Amino acid sequence: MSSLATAEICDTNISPLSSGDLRILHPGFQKYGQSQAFSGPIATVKVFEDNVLVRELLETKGEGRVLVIDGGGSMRCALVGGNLTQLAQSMGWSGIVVNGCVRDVDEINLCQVGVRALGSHPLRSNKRGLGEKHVDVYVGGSFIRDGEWIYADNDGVIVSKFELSI
Ligand SMILES: O=C([O-])CC(=O)C(=O)O
Repeated sequence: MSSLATAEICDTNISPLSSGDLRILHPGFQKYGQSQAFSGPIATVKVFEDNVLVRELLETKGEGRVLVIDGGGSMRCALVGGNLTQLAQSMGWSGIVVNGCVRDVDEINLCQVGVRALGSHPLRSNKRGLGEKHVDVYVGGSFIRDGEWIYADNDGVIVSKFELSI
């Protein structure tokens, strides 16, 4: 799916950038998956080294949404792998942004879903089911709210309070 270019968004939205209605995530996310650019309404989930809630959300209809996972930046295991990315694709999610790690990178890279994460880690996460869905999260130096919009491309990742149009 084509998406508004993040540089264009920045050039044409100076005042929402200063008001905080638009937030640019800090650079440093690695890019995985076939989709270089993706956007959509956000679903949030906050977990720590446990991906049961991530799976629960990805088992629901994505309808073009992007799952933003605040994994607390943990570099000790992966919250998303090839199976969950396949699931996301088949359920119609457009992207997954992880404040944490992924694994099965070669499998993820075959999927159409756009994936951003801090890095890769071979260890799977715990399966206790701890965490919270649809809560405010803090990812890439910005607060992100369930239902806000996200725009990601090769230049960066932007979160907007409202859907943006050209
Ligand atoms: O199931 C997990 O914990 C993550 C994973 O490896 C996958 O999505 O394939």
